[in-house]
Amino acid sequence: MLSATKNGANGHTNGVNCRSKLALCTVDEFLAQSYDYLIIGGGTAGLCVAARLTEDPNVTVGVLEGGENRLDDKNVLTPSLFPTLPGRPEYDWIMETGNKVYSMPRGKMLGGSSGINYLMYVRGSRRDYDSWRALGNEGWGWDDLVPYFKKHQTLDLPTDKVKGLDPQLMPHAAADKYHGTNGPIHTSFNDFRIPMEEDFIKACYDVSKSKNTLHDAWSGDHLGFYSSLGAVDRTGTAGTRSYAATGYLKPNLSRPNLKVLTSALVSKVLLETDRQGEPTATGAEFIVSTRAYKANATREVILCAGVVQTPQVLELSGIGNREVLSAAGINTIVESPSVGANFQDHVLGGMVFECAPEVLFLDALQGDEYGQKQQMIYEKEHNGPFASPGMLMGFVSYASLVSESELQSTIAEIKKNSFAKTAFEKTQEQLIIDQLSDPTFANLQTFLIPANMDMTAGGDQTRFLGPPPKGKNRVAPLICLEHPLSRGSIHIASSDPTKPPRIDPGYLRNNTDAKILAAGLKWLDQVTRSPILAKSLGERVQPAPDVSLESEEDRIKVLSEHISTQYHLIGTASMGEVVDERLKVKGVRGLRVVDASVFPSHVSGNIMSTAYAVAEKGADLIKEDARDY
Ligand SMILES: Cc1cc2nc3c(=O)[nH]c(=O)nc-3n(C[C@H](O)[C@H](O)[C@H](O)COP(=O)(O)OP(=O)(O)OC[C@H]3O[C@@H](n4cnc5c(N)ncnc54)[C@H](O)[C@@H]3O)c2cc1C
Repeated sequence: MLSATKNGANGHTNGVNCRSKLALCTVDEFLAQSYDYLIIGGGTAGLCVAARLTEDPNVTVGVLEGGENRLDDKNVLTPSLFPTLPGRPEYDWIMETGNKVYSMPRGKMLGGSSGINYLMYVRGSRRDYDSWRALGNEGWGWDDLVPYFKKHQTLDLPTDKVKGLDPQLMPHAAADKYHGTNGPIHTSFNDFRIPMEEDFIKACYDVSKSKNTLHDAWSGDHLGFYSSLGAVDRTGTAGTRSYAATGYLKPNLSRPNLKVLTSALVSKVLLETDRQGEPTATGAEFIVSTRAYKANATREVILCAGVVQTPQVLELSGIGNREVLSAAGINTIVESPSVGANFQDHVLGGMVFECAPEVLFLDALQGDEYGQKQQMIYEKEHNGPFASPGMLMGFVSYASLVSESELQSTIAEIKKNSFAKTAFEKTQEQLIIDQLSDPTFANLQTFLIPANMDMTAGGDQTRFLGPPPKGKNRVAPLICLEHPLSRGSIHIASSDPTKPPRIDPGYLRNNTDAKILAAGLKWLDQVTRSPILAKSLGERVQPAPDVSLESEEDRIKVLSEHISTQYHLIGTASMGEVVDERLKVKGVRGLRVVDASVFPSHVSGNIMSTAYAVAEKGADLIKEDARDY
C-alpha cells in the first residue's frame, strides 16, 4: 500500500545492531583505528567516494553519517513508496526556510537523498557542464564528465514487458556511447505506464509545434518529451530502488579497510596550523547521542554532507564569511566569503487535475482492491506500478515559447536589473543569457506526476505529497525553472551543531525568473487544454478552475502561491569560489568538498546523476593526489 511501513517493522537496524557486517560498527570500534581519509556524510556522494577509495586495500576510510542504516527498509526500497518518505523524521532532516516557509527535504540515512528521492535518472545538457568549465573549472565540461556518468551507471535494458512500446518514448539510442554497463547504480525504464503518458507527450509536441527528434536523452541533449530512466534495479534485486547504499556500500560491507558509523552528527572539522602556518584539517568532532568524540584523518577530511549541511559544517569549523561567523559566535580561522552563498534550486510550479475515472494513477494504489492486487503482483513478480514511479518528463526552450521581441526584452531586463556583482556572478549571468537565447536549449522542465500534489503546501511535504480525497484520482502537470538568476544562501545562525542552519532559497527574487517560469506555465496551460488530453483530464483543482492564467500578471500571481522546491539544491560551496577545480577547500590543507554543493551553476533536469558523476571524478582526483602522501 502507499502508506509507509511502520519503522522497526521492516528489519531496519542502525549500525550498532550490525556488528556482523564488518564495515558497520559501534563508536568504540570506529575509534579503535586511525584513518587515511575521514568522510563526513555517507550520502549519495559520500558512499561513492568511500567505495572508490577503499578499492585499494592499503587505504583506510572512516565514514561518519548522521542518519541510520535503512538498507532493508521496504519504504526506501519500493520505488513507488517515495511519496511516503519526505517530511518524516526517520528519513528526512526536515529542514525549512525561514521567511515564507518551504520545506527542504534532505535524506537522513546511509545513501542520503538518493534514498528518499523520486528516483528520476536524468543528466543535464552538454552546455550545462560546458558552463562549469567556462566559469574557470578546467576538467569539468561535458566531455570530461561523460566517463563518470558511465562509470556509476548500469543501464538495465528494457524488459520484455517494456519492449514493443514506441522506442521514441524511451530515447536511449546511443546506449553504447553514453550509458554504463557495470556501474553500481542500476537505471531502467518503467514496466508500467498509465495510458495518458503517450497522449501527454503528443500534446506537448503538438503545442510546441515541434517534432520528436530525441535520439538519446542522456547524451547531452534532452530537448523534447519522454519517459525517463529511473534508478530502479531490474536485473539484481529486481524492482527495487538502486541508490548509493545498495550500489556503493552493500557490496563492500566486508572490506576491512572501511568503517561506517551511523547516527554520528559531525559538529566540526578539526583544524591545526601546519609548519608553513597554513590551517590543515586533521579530523572531525562528532556527537553520538549527547556525547562528543574526535576522529583523526592522516591524509584528508572529505566533506559530503550535502548542500545544506556542508556549508553548516564549514562555518561551524571557522571557515566562511567573517560577519556570519562572528554573528554566530564562531572564530574565523579561514575567511571564505562565498561559503553558503550562490544557493540555487529549480523552482517548481504547476497545476493539479482530477482524472477521468477509467484512468489509473499512482493514487489508485491506495484504493483497497486495486492497491492490494498490485501489491501482490509486486511481491511475486517485482514489477508493475509499485516498481514504476512516475517518469514522464520533458524540456522546452524559453526562446521557442516567446517572440523575438519578448526574448530581447527579457534579456534587456536581466541586464538592467542585474544582481551580479563579482566576476563569477557576471559570468554566470552572461551564460544564462546565452542559454536563454538558444532555441535548442533546455531552460524549462515539465513533468506529469501521476499522483495528487498540494501545490499550496510547499512548507509541509506530508501534505504536498499527500493522498487525494477518498475516491479521487489526481495528476499534477508541473513546470520548473532550470537556470535561476535568483540566488539564496544557507548560513548558521548559532554555534550549536544540532540547530539547523538558516535557509534563504531566494525563490523568484529576481523578477525575470518569475517571467520565464510564467512563460512555461502559459505553455503548460495550453498543453492541458489540448483536445488530445480531453478524455483523460477532468476538472482543474489547483489553481481553482475560476482562476485566470490569461495574462503574465495572472500567471505570476498564481506561481507566487503555487511553487515549491524541486529538491535540486546546489552551489553553497561552489567550485571556483569555495573549492578549486580539484575540489580542495581554498585556504585549508587536507580538506575537500565532494557533493552537490560544489556545482557552480545549475544544470537542466534532476541532479542525482550529476552528484554521482562529481563523486566519481572527485574520488579519482583524491586518488591522483594520494601520490603526494
Ligand atoms: C525528496 C527529494 C526528491 C528528489 N528527487 C530527485 C530525482 O527524482 N532525481 C534526481 O536526480 N534527483 C532528485 N533529488 C536530488 C538528489 O537526490 C540530490 O541532489 C542528491 O542525492 C544530493 O547528493 P549529496 O551527496 O549532495 O547529498 P546527500 O545525498 O543528501 O548526502 C548528504 C549526507 O550527509 C549526511 N549528513 C548531513 N549532515 C551531516 C553531519 N553534520 N554529520 C554527519 N552526516 C551528515 C546526511 O544524512 C546525508 O546522508 C531529490 C532530492 C530529494 C530530497
